[in-house]
Amino acid sequence: MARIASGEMKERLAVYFIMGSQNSERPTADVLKEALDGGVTLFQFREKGPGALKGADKEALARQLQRLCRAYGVPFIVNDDVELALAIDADGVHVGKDDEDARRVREKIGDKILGVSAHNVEEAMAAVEAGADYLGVGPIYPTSSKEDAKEAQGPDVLRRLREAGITIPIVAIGGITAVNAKTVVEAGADGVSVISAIASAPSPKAAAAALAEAVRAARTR
Ligand SMILES: C=C1C=NC(C(F)(F)F)=NC1=N
Ligand SMILES: [Mg+2]
Repeated sequence: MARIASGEMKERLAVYFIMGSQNSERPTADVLKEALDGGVTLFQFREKGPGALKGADKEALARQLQRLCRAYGVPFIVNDDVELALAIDADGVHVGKDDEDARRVREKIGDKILGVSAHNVEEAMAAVEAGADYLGVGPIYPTSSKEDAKEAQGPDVLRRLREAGITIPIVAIGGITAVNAKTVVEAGADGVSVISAIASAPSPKAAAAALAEAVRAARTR
């Protein structure tokens, strides 16, 4: 299998759902199924924070969610845990500054999808150098989903990256909803990633569909 093409990566980033067992009172697989029915285009398993599953329990949940994504033809990405991603043959990993070095991860995962977090032009350039297939940029707006999130940067950080000549696929993250998704795509993101906008919604299916529509509409400008 070769590295994912940039065009396909951009398409997959349209509505990137991220979730772990701690992001909903409901069974994780139930929420994910609704999100997949609503049209999310990429999924990241992010098992983190107080009460997060570990070891065999974490792997069992990962495999359950991976099977669900496979049934929908949606790639399955693992956050932080490169060893788990390799053990279950996930479609990719996402790493940030406090995880394993991106260059080292690229060596370990071969042609799997590699996502890297970036907060500014310098980090973005380094991530491209390391062989990232996409960048996660944010938090764009204040977020309730990440305890140690940095200061919200606003959509301008996306414009700054594009003006600096960063052409790699970019997904925006942090406090994104169907209301502000258009602004974020117009600022230069290829798609939006969300946790609570879908995981905490009364209807994750409706929330995913609304996000997909907002991104589609923003792209046709
Ligand atoms: C901290 C993160 C930043 N960005 C992303 C993604 F949206 F996937 F790019 N995922 C993370 N876990
Ligand atoms: Mg991380």
